[in-house]
Amino acid sequence: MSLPTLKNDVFLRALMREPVPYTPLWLMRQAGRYLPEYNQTRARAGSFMALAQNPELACEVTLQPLQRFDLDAAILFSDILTVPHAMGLGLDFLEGEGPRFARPLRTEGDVEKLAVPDMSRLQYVFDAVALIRRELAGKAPLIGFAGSPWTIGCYMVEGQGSDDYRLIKGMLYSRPDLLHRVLEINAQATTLYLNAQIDAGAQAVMVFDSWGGVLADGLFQEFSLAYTRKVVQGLTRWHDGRAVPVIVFTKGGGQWLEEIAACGCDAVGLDWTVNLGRARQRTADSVAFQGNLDPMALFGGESAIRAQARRVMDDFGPVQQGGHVFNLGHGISRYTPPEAVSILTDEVHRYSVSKHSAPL
Ligand SMILES: Cc1c2[nH]c(c1CCC(=O)O)Cc1[nH]c(c(CCC(=O)O)c1C)Cc1[nH]c(c(CCC(=O)O)c1C)Cc1[nH]c(c(C)c1CCC(=O)O)C2
Repeated sequence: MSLPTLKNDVFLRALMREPVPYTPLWLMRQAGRYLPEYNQTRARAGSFMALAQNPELACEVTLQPLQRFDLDAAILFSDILTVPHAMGLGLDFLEGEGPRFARPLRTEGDVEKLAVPDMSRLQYVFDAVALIRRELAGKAPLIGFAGSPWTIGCYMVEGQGSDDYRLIKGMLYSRPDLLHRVLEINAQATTLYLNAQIDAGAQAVMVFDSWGGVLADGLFQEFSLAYTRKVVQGLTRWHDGRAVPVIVFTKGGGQWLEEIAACGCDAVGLDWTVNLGRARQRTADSVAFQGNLDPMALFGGESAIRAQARRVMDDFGPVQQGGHVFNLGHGISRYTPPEAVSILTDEVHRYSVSKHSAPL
């Protein structure tokens, strides 16, 4: 079955640093609890996992933010922890507490038993991707995603979120061989997982290295970036007659920008601590950038939202080619008033037109 042609490819072109008529935008966690319609669908599903595992409902919530706001990309509704769940670790989302694994990796025996899962266990994700592509009807491109091997490793060893990463860092310092085995398996699984999303119809993919920034210099390169690089280098980069851009986002990774940009990705996601103009200089415009408004700026009221959005675009500087995808520097807060997002999309689209040379 052939899919409808893409009517808005500004996001994909900006990632490939081709000329675009305006700066495209989407928001990390754009489908989520700040939207009342998301909370309604989630209540119908009963739990986060029931929602993520039901392709029809996952498709419904993926499309919700695009129905409300003028966004230039959709992102698959799922979670980075579906991969360790498929490895048998037993994922659950406890109300108000976030993700938790019933069987975290704590002993040498646990690590020895770990294996790359059969991708058929993640078929619900690929079914959701195919369904979303159909329902999007070419309105906007669809982003697939996965966690980085290190970031999903943090949850697999800690068993849940952590403030200090004591357990995984304890393993890193005492038994680096065990951690390398976990990360190698994660890298292989993540490569297969993202390629299957691309086969099912994902038009760009993003690797979330949300916890890369907690590592010491030298250890970030060895335990996070080396495995992200393996994933990136194993990805299908051309599908259905078009490039599939790859975005790598390391929260707190600004000091390693040059090294991250050299991992083979097309675009680097940045948090709000990094100046976009200096990021371009440091990488000699060799990659596109995605980011990087502080998500809390959406609590500042209309004039602050508009001014801060312009500041991000001015920091990026003149846009001869594409190269900038506007986003937040991390996920949108669940307490964000939805109207703040309408103001943001309006300002980014309106203000950025004058910065671009390609015709509308
Ligand atoms: C670290 C991480 C996770 N998941 C993810 C990351 C990396 C991005 C980041 O750094 O924020 C990625 C993710 N999680 C979710 C998406 C969906 C797509 C999107 O709209 O961006 C994406 C891309 C849905 C979700 N994943 C989760 C929610 C909220 C849970 C709910 O509806 O009950 C959503 C919409 C749950 C989740 N999932 C995770 C945590 C820590 C939590 C609980 C924290 C919280 O409550 O916000 C793990």
